[in-house]
Amino acid sequence: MARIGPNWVICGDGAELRRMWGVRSAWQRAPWYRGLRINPYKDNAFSTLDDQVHEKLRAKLAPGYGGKDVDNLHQLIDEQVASFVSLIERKYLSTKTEFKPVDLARKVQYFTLDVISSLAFGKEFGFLAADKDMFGYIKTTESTLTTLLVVALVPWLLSILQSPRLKWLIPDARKMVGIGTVMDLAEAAVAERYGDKPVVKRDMLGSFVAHGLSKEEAEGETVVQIIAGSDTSATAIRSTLLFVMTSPLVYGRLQAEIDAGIRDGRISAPITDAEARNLPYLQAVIREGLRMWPPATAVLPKISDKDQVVCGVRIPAGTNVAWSTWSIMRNKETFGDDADLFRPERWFDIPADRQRLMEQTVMMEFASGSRWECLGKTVAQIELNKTFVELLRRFDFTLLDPANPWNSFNAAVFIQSDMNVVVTRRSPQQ
Ligand code: HEM
Repeated sequence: MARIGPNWVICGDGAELRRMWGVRSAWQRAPWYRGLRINPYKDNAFSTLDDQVHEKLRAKLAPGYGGKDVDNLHQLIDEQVASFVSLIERKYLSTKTEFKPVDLARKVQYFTLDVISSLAFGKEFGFLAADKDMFGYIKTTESTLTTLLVVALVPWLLSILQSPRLKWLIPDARKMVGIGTVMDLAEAAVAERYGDKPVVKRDMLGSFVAHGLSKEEAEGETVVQIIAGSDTSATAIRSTLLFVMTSPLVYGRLQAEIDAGIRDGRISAPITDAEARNLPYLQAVIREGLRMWPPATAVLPKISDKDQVVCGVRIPAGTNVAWSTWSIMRNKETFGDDADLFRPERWFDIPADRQRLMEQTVMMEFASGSRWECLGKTVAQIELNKTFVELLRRFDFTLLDPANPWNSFNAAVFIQSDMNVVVTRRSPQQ
């Protein structure tokens, strides 16, 4: 536990945090979350502080996010994985005679943006097909992210900016290139689902509508989905690939598991989510990737209106208690002395209670087991389960400059680029 500012402490104890985040604890979301409003005058799932309001909202959103009400969740993700593979085949396959390095960080982001837009709107944005930052979305979000976070940390600034009387002071998100376009698309997609002759579909938005989300709420949540679900999953894919590329033993074992699965008929084309869940080494690689480079590092502060004791320290009422993702994911007591090493093997041949503790700890990345568990966890897991197999069964990846593998900037989620990679074709049974 460390004090990091007036009225702020940060906690690196996973067990204490799980207790605080638990369903019946006295801790609540701190006002910091208010900064995550996209519409400054209307809350979304992320920015709702009140537990009861939040619970009701989650009940309307969960069936859609979980895929229960959605006919084609897996198929839509498969289509985008195929589109990602096709982009590499079309433009970025290097051969003995052609050298075509690719910034994989960007292309992975195109992929996750197309996945999430196709789930949210029923039609992908088209980043992969166009192979460019559509409507400057990435540029705009990257340049506004740090401002958003600074504002979230300063409650008085936040309340000024979110006061309806001072509306004229704030830049209108709608007018920002990129985010404005996404908001327009969200509005158009939502508009046809309401009104006199509503279009009824069994997709995520259709599920939100069926469970009673108002039109205004649906517009907000659809935009939240794009923002919450693209950078996070993109970082999980990039960083895991980076660790795999720089760990030859792991790379070889993962490819061998994939090749054996294809040979024995345990992996279809494309791989199904259920098949991927039965590949133990892949699952260990995914957990280890999430652990070594947590994709969401926001402080996620909780607050209590009574004095509390955390890690044996008295915490006065109203203190923000943040979580230290990095120290929890690299904790040596939980993960062993080599916790700083990317080693999927740590997940095998361990006692059941150690396995459970490690699992619980890594899943804190999705705030699992809490009132605030990530609603997109299922979608993220399907993306991870499919992407690595579909890429590694076809291609070999070599970092162009292992001494400078990428540009990575932590802004609660990561802004990453210049992950230059040479991709070559491999035959499945190498
Ligand atoms: C590896 C990928 C992801 C990670 C690590 C991640 C992490 C998180 C975390 C830590 C939270 C809880 C924040 C809090 O309230 O304290 C959260 C919430 C949320 N996530 Fe994710 N997320 C990921 C992918 C996604 C995807 C793909 C989607 C959309 C399909 C998504 C949608 C959401 C939503 C809507 C919430 C708000 C839940 C609520 O307040 O009830 N996330 N995520």
